[in-house]
Amino acid sequence: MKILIGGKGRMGSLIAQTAQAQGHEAIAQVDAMSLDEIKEKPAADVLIDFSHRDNLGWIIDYVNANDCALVYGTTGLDEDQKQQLYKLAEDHRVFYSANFSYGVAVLQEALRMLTPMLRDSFDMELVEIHHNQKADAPSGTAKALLEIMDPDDEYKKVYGREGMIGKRGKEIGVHALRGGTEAGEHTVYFFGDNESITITHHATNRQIFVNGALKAANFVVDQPAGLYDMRSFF
Ligand SMILES: NC(=O)C1=CN([C@@H]2O[C@H](COP(=O)(O)OP(=O)(O)OC[C@H]3O[C@@H](n4cnc5c(N)ncnc54)[C@H](OP(=O)(O)O)[C@@H]3O)[C@@H](O)[C@H]2O)C=CC1
Ligand SMILES: O=C(O)C1=N[C@H](C(=O)O)C[C@H](O)C1
Repeated sequence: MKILIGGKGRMGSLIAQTAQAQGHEAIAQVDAMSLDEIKEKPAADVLIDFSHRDNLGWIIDYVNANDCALVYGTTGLDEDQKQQLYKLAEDHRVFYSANFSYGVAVLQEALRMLTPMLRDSFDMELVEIHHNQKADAPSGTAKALLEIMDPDDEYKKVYGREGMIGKRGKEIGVHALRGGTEAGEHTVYFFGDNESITITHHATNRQIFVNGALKAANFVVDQPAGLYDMRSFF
């Protein structure tokens, strides 16, 4: 495949390296400042973006102009930007996930099953841990997990606690820890009376996200237009 890579950071660089090792052609690795680099290049089969939400505009323009597939992993999008991606998927192939690890996809399925049985009688809390360079909080994965835990937005989201906070209400506590080189850990707690259930996914290396993104690219280039996510691999 001819792959255009959005982002020159940790993820973009590892994708370029892994794509080449897998025999793909990384036609360029670009961001908003280096868009001129792709003017002379052949059209990509797929654009894989792990960069920053401010790049979404040119990404949508590129997909529309070249009718290429899009694998989108950047987090921190606002609601309007998410709607732009969904609209793009009406006419193009878009694979969008806040987390490309298979384990997190399985965790999400587990939560779809567990949460309806637990949320009325257990208190729910969510903790995510990431490296000290991460730009957004809470993580995109944490937001995706929250949507599964509370699909109708019935619970107040409490981002950290301090002071005389009083008794716990109908809420989900969300806590973002930042430090070191942590690749990504997400833990969901269900606290009941004299019992609790804890589920953790721990990424020990960001290569899992890169492998997942390239698997998604191989998959989505052969699909019709539409919105795809990690459930495609179950
Ligand atoms: N879905 C998933 O599985 C995963 C998603 N991610 C997400 O991927 C994204 C990138 O992560 P990572 O590679 O670690 O981040 P890095 O900070 O290493 O790289 C970010 C890239 O985006 C560029 N960038 C930063 N700010 C802007 C801006 N305002 N406008 C345009 N470009 C900008 C940076 O350029 P410059 O250096 O010049 O600022 C850099 O090329 C994040 O959103 C992260 O959450 C990460 C891992 C897995
Ligand atoms: O920025 C990261 O590193 C990660 N970002 C994603 C997120 O925000 O959920 C996925 C993963 O946890 C690593």
